[in-house]
Amino acid sequence: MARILIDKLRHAYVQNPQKPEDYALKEMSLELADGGAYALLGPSGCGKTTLLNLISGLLHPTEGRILFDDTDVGQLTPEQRNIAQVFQFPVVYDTMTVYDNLAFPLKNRGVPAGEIDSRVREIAGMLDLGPTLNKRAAGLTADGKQKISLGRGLVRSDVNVIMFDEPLTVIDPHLKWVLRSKLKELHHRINRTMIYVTHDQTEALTFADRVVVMNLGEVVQVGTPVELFERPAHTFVGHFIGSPGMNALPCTVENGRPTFLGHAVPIPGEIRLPNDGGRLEIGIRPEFIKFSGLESGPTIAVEVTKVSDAGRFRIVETRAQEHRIRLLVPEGDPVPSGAAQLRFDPKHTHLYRDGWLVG
Ligand SMILES: Nc1ncnc2c1ncn2[C@@H]1O[C@H](COP(=O)(O)OP(=O)(O)OP(=O)(O)O)[C@@H](O)[C@H]1O
Repeated sequence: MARILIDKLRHAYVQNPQKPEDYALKEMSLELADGGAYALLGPSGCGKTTLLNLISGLLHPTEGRILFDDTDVGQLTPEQRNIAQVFQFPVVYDTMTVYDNLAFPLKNRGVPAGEIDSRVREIAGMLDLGPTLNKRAAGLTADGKQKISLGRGLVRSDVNVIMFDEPLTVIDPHLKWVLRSKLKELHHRINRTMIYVTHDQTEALTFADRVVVMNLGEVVQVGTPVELFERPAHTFVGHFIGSPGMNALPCTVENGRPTFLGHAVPIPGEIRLPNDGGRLEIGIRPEFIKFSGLESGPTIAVEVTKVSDAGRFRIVETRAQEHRIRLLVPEGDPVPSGAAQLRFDPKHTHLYRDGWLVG
């Protein structure tokens, strides 16, 4: 196992990069704790695979260092880095049995037969592959084959890190949620450093203790699922995580208070605003807005424009002049029609400047 330190890493696919846009990965520094469960989450093209390949050694960085514990692995091959990888599509030997597929990485490294047997059976049990151990891999479904790939990634006990690159892509939707929670459980039992790459927020938030959110080649936030939900460091995180995402409302700051359409909107902390302008927005998640009752305090006048059923909640869309504000209303709670007043929970209202959290 290893702690992974990423130090001022940058990567460009072009020769002689000059401008910031030349870099697929902008400068980043990160520390991944030994034994932690991490997800790299972000939209297509944000640089997740580039970062994964730099850690695994398939790519060498244009600038910066990667350390496994105290060893700089920058010039080491993937083999020398001692990493297990699970890819989007199953990598299995069709003519071998499930047992031999799982045993393969261990046999290759000369692990004693008795240890191989117990390890293979343990991992097969965790992935519900026990009944198929003596079958040829060729006879299995795509789901079954991907479980073998996961098993092959998990079976070695000597790896520094296990990396999963969108491992549930080929899995049937009804099995996805089973495997999602299974992987989390496996992390607890196996206790290795794991990195899980995905563009799917549910997969990332279910699996990881800490999620690294990326956008446009940049790390925008590293946090626990709760931190990403309650205190997005950037409006991108607010939009990308959550369903629906965070509301972002243009505002000004007057007398030290964020002000939206002439209404002062309380926020919990101090505002840290430089004096050089910038685009200001109030960020608040739909979960933290309510229709106002008779209680006193500041409210925002809106018009209810749409109500959609989302199971235990309704998503209510409202307008304050030209601005859309969405809120979640629990099933059974009344939703006014036409004109209404909204109340923002001050503990969960934040201020952003040019996208970044400032209060
Ligand atoms: N081999 C390559 N040569 C040139 N540019 C590349 C190469 N691989 C990736 N890129 C570019 O680098 C950027 C980051 O791509 P990367 O594949 O790392 O993103 P990603 O988040 O993994 O996307 P996806 O989820 O679609 O795999 C993109 O702009 C992509 O076009």
